Amino acid sequence: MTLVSVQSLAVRFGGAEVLRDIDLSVSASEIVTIVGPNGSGKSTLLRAMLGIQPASSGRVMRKAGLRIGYVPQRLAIDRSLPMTARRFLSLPRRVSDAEAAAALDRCGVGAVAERQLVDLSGGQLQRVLFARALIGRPELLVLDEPTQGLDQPGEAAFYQLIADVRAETGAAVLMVSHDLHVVMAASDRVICLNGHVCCEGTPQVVRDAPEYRALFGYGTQGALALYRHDHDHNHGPGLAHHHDAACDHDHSAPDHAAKDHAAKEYTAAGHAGEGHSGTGPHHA
Ligand SMILES: Nc1ncnc2c1ncn2[C@@H]1O[C@H](COP(=O)(O)OP(=O)(O)OP(=O)(O)O)[C@@H](O)[C@H]1O
Repeated sequence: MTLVSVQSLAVRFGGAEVLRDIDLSVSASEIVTIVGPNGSGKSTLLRAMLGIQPASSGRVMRKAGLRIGYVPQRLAIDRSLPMTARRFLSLPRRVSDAEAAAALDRCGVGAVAERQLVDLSGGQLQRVLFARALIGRPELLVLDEPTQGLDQPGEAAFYQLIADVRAETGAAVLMVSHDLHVVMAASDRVICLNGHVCCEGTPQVVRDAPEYRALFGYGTQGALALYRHDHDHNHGPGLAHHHDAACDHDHSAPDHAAKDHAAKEYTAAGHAGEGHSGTGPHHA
């Protein structure tokens, strides 16, 4: 069952077209991850799919009555305002103590309920944000860089939490991530965005494809090589490819690298099926 989809979506800010020709849908229970360079429109696409950002053209469709949990890239409130984690969970809608405790416990942060948001570590705050998104039993979780600020073991644990919640609740997950080494392990489908959908496919097929090996393949270039594809290649089955002519960019340029991850390089071992044990990737 399709939960949310867009057809021929375009978004403009003033004269600047940030998104164009986007066709995308998310079905029940699937984990779809959007990757792409800074400024490629990832957050804008999420916001358009949520109905927060108006489309300039095209259609956005959501299942009637769809329950959505959203973790935005940036908090809309000032984190330094005095507010406990528990109280934050009651914004904007009051939730019962039992509901709040269950969500915090599920995310491994039950102990911080009465702590001030400002006193939480980055990892604790991300878990509190995720707990808030779980309130109301969402059918779709929309997560904009949910592991920002986390170290590598923290990232891996967070993705495990997302996968566990999906398994328990059946919620679909649509997320933006720069953590490419775990994206490949934790996603059903990966969408590469750069104003338009450059390519997409299942990570299993992508991982085994010669094209993937060439992109992620060998040596220290690792995951960042994803951003280097100039799209002069043919993708294997399961990896769709769009708009070749418009996608001759070189994502390896410094301004294309993720802001918090620009210096990261990953060895091939981090991608070759060992999962995300933390032994593969290293920081340059
Ligand atoms: N409200 C806005 N008004 C004008 N321009 C905007 C607005 N929101 C986003 N943009 C522009 O749209 C482009 C895409 O921004 P967006 O935040 O969607 O990219 P992103 O891929 O999520 O980037 P990042 O990886 O840095 O978070 C950027 O050039 C940004 O400056």
